[in-house]
Amino acid sequence: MSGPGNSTDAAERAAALLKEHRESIDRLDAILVYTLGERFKHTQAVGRLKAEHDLPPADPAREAAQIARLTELAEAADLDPEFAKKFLGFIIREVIKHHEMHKS
Ligand SMILES: O=C(O)C(=O)C[C@]1(C(=O)O)C=C[C@@H](O)C=C1
Repeated sequence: MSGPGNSTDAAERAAALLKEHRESIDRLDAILVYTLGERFKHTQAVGRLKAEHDLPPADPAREAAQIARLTELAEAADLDPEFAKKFLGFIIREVIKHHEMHKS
């Protein structure tokens, strides 16, 4: 059937679905922020250790292993592996900046 009544129903259903998706997105964004906060606590501790023991801020071999692992995880999670790689690279660049600040 068609008519104005029906299209209003469809619009209401779409609005309800949109609201549900946005609630899930907000919940997942909160998980991302808390997870990143937790990750940065560990990397800050690593930065202090590296500074105390005069270790270089970046560890390319460790990064290569992380990228390989994340690529597999991304494939299993249906996430674009290239995006996962860029995202990890973005975070690691920020971590290295923090490590460099610990050094001085
Ligand atoms: O594991 C380390 O050595 C870190 O300093 C942490 C970290 C990361 O954020 O995961 C950051 C910089 C390194 O190049 C590799 C990994």
